[in-house]
Amino acid sequence: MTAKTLFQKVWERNLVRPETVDSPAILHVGLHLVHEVTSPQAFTVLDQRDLKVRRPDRTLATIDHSVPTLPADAEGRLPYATAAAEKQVAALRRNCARHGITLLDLGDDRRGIVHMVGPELGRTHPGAVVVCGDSHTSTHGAFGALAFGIGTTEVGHVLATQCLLQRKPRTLRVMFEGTCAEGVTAKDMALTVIAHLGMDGGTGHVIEYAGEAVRALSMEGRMTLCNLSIEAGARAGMVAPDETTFAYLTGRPGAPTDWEGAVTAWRDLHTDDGAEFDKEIVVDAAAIRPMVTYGVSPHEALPATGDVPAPANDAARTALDYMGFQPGDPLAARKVDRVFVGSCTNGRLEDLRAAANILKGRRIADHVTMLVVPGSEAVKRAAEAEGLDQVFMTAGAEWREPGCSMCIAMNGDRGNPGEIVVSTSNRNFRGRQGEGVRTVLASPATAAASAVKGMIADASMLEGRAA
Ligand SMILES: CC(C)[C@H](C(=O)O)[C@@H](O)C(=O)O
Ligand code: SF4
Repeated sequence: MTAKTLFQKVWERNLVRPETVDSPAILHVGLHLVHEVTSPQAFTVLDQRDLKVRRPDRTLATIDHSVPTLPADAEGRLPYATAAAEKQVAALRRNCARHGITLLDLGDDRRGIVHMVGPELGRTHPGAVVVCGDSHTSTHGAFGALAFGIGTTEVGHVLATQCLLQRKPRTLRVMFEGTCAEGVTAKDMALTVIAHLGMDGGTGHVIEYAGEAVRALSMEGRMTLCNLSIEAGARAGMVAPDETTFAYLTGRPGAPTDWEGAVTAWRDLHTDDGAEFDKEIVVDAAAIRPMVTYGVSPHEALPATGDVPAPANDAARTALDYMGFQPGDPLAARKVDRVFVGSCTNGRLEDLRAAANILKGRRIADHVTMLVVPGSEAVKRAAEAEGLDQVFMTAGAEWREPGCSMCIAMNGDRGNPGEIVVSTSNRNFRGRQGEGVRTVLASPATAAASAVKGMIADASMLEGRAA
């Protein structure tokens, strides 16, 4: 028997028709996630062609990008940022109702960011193909699923056929050797890999993350790691399922009914000894430090203790200009205006705990505004049950309703021009968090430490807590 990679096994499990010179492979889609931003045109095309949704039971919709994180007013009206945002939400409601698709609507205690709800509900399964009209669908690869972000045209195809046309990607293994130091998180692992690969080092590849440091991660950490795969240009990221995966999924409403049978099959989903990858990199886990970005692409990342490097090209030079950095500037000397903890990268319970752990017994600097936005209703409830909301508010941060919020600023949560925003999200593109905003990506602990210090700082740079 030939040795196979995890990717090959999952690919073959879901293959309806292999690719030929003339046409891509056809894959069966196990779960199709839908949100309000990329679905309206797809439903319109469906309607124009008088097509039905092939598998409403394998389609799950939520509202996340456009939703305000402030509560409704006395009349129950939500403070939508734009009329277009409100219209998108209304369109998704109509489309889901008409096609019999489950929508996690506002007021539904299962609602959340699209990449949070699949796992939380146990709908993201090892070995399945998961798609969504959203680039960070790679998050679901944490379960050993093959999870692709797709375009709106493809959203239409999947709605109509439950299949996806796909050219077979190449494979890249990122092998973490050894274990991470205390205080180093999955976000730091991911930023280290992206800095190493560059913004297109993963292009055309599916990344498998492996090694002791990956095995040691919780599902939440694995989701953070896979979430960021796309920022190195990769098609997807994956982690082989193991006991951590099965323990996470067990008992969740969407877990397979034949649980034992499913787990037995899932145990084969790992890369066989001797299987070959198209490309492989090895990362020394012990050498990873808490990371921050200094440019306008996630690969422009360094340890928070580092100095801004000399730009290697024009793009890097204009990035530094935009960020207001000079080569040689210590990153930790930079004043911070705003901090955002949340998003599908770092808006899970473990992330909020990490931020709260830093903030407990401390206050954020007077000149800093801090927004904490749970990634889902479930995370919000769990965090409140532990009193994390109180920790945040006592420290001077705002505690909001779940959604994408300042990760993409489509709902009106944004920074002001010129501000430095330390953010636990995944993209530091120009203007993503508001016009002229300068985004610095970091882990929740580093974001919280920066809020306290009022400057870019990792947790090791903080002095002792107030009593
Ligand atoms: C709005 C959506 C299409 C977009 C994506 O595809 O990723 C968003 O989620 C993002 O993070 O930039
Ligand atoms: S939280 Fe950010 S990255 Fe995630 S789906 Fe929303 S906008 Fe995209």
